Amino acid sequence: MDSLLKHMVDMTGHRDHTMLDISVISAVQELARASQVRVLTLATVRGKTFVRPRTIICAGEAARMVDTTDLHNPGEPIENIPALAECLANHESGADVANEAGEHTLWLPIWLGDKADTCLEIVNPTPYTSDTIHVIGGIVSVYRNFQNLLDYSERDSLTGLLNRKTFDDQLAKMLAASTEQDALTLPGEPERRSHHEQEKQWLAVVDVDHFKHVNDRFGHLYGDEVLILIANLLTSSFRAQDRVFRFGGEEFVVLLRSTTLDNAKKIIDRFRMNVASHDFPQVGKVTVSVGFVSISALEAPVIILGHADQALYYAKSHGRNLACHYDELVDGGMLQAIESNDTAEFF
Ligand SMILES: Nc1nc2c(ncn2[C@@H]2O[C@H](COP(=O)(O)OP(=O)(O)OP(=O)(O)O)[C@@H](O)[C@H]2O)c(=O)[nH]1
Repeated sequence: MDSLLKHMVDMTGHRDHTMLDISVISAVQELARASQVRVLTLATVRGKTFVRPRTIICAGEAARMVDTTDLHNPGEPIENIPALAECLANHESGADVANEAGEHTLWLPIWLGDKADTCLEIVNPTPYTSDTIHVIGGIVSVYRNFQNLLDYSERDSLTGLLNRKTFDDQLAKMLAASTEQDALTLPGEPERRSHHEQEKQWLAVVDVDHFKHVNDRFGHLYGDEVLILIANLLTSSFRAQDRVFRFGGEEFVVLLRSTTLDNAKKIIDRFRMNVASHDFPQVGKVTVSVGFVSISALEAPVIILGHADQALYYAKSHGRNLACHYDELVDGGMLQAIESNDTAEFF
């Protein structure tokens, strides 16, 4: 019991999803004497569910994050794990399958309402006793509640998007992943290297055009509805590995992972057009302007945001409903960046 309490204290002492995952799998591995425990992400990409491990612990080893540097790999299709697919489809609390060697694998989706985007996977050389199941069930409940609390503190209450507070942390994680990815590109891999050189991380600032007019003409409730619908369009237009934030008011920020300039342009413009072609109830047509820039670990977040803002203001002052790339504006002489005081001049 002391050990259980110690694990509970450890689990609830974290304010970070990764540390929470690590302490949960450490607790489950020790208390269930499992040979391996993993936290799996259940990601939906274009309507299909993929399974990607994010943390792992094996008996006798320390828990660790799983390498996620291959950002193009969405994970294993759920069909490859039929027991888990069936468990999710039937909204069940868990699935237990034994293989020919008698080794048991238990999957426990973490349900939040009718959605599960996380699942615990526990592998054991022997069947689970009812005591073990009971203890694991308790840990899973604490994990679910605590994950819920962490989510709540990280999300904007109107749109459900990540809030401003989480931005620096997410940006640092994305930059760290990109640095690791570069480090993995070894000499003697020319094709991969040249491919990676073209790929960058991107930051886009999105601002609703004439939003004051929407509020003034239709009232704040309709204004709020427009923001919620734009948040939905943002989430559906970008990939699961990208990150979408509401920075406040009618301003949103997107972090795009590993893609070329051409792709970044296409993805951002597709979103802009998705908004422009959407029929907003009562309000009708709404457009957005976007400023975007590539990001690197060498620049401070405030500088990166400043550049994207400059490109956004260029779009605002050149007709709106536009997506502008900072470097293209600077290279083309349309925008002069003044780094020292972080302001811009337009020609
Ligand atoms: N409904 C609603 N309105 C908000 C919210 N936050 C900020 N606003 C409104 O958003 C409007 C922003 O207006 P401005 O900054 O003048 O910009 P704009 O009208 O979008 O014009 P441009 O950006 O130049 O195209 C203001 O009227 C704010 O009151 C919110 O959470 N809900």
